[in-house]
Amino acid sequence: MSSADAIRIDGLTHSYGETLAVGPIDLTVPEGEFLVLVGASGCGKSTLLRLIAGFEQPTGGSVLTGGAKPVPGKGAGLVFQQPRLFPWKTVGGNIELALRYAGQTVTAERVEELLARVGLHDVAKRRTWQISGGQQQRVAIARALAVENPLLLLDEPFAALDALTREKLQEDLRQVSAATGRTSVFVTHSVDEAVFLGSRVVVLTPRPGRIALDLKVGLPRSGIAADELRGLPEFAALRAEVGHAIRDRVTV
Ligand SMILES: Nc1ncnc2c1ncn2[C@@H]1O[C@H](COP(=O)(O)OP(=O)(O)OP(=O)(O)O)[C@@H](O)[C@H]1O
Repeated sequence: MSSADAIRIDGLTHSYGETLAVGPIDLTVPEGEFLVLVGASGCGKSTLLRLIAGFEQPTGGSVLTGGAKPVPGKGAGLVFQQPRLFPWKTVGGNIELALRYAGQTVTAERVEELLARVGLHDVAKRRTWQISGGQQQRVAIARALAVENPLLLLDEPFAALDALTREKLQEDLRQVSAATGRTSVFVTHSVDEAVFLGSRVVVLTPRPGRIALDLKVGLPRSGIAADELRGLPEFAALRAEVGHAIRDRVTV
C-alpha cells in the first residue's frame, strides 16, 4: 500500500447468508480523491460503504483505511440519507458532541467555523427542528467534518431533499471538497450527481456488486459555476458514459 492510499480494497467479497452481495472487488483510492459509487438499487453500494466504515466485516478479502483495519465510528466522518441529529441538542450542541467524541477542543469559534464551512451562519443556538431539512443535512456534513479523520463517507445524503436544495448542497459540497481536500466516498443513484461531484466515478454491476466502470473525471474541481460545469460538452459525455454503463447491465 502506498502511503498516499487512503483506502485499499483487495479481493473483497461480502455475503448475507448464502447471497453474495458484493465482489470480488479490488479498488485503491488515493488521498484526496472524491470517489462516487453509482449503480442500480440493490447492487451493494451501501454494503461497500459500510465495509469501508468498518460497520461490517468482509466475508472475504480485505479493506484497509489509512493502512489499517477500519474501526467503526472512529475511522471516518459519516453522513447518511437522514441527518440523524440529536433533537434535544441545539445545532451547535450537535457539533460540540462530535468534537468531544473526536477528542478535540470545543470552542464556540470552532463550532461557528465548521458551520460556516457548510454555509450556515447564526444557527448554532437553534434547535435542530427549527431549521430546514437542507440545513439539517448541512449540519450533518459539518459534524462529519469535525472528525479530523481525513475520510468522509456519504450514503445518498441528498436523496431525501427537494431538487433545488439538492443542487445547492451538491454545489456547496463540491466547494467544501475542493477546500478541504478530504478523501471522500459518496454513494448515489444519480448519474448527474455522480459526474458533478466525483473526481472518479465507479459504476457497480447489479448484485453481486462488481466494478463495471472505473472512470476518472477530468472536470475542473473549483473556480467554475455549477451551470457552466453542467453545460460543458465533457460533462454531457461523461454523463452519457456512466448512464450507459448502468443501463447496459440492468434488465427491467
Ligand atoms: N443486512 C442485510 N441482510 C441481508 N441482506 C442484505 C442486508 N443489507 C443488504 N442486503 C442485500 O444486499 C444487497 C445489496 O444491498 P445494498 O443496500 O448494499 O445495496 P444498494 O446498492 O446500496 O441499494 P440501494 O441503492 O437500494 O440503497 C441487496 O440485495 C440487499 O437486499
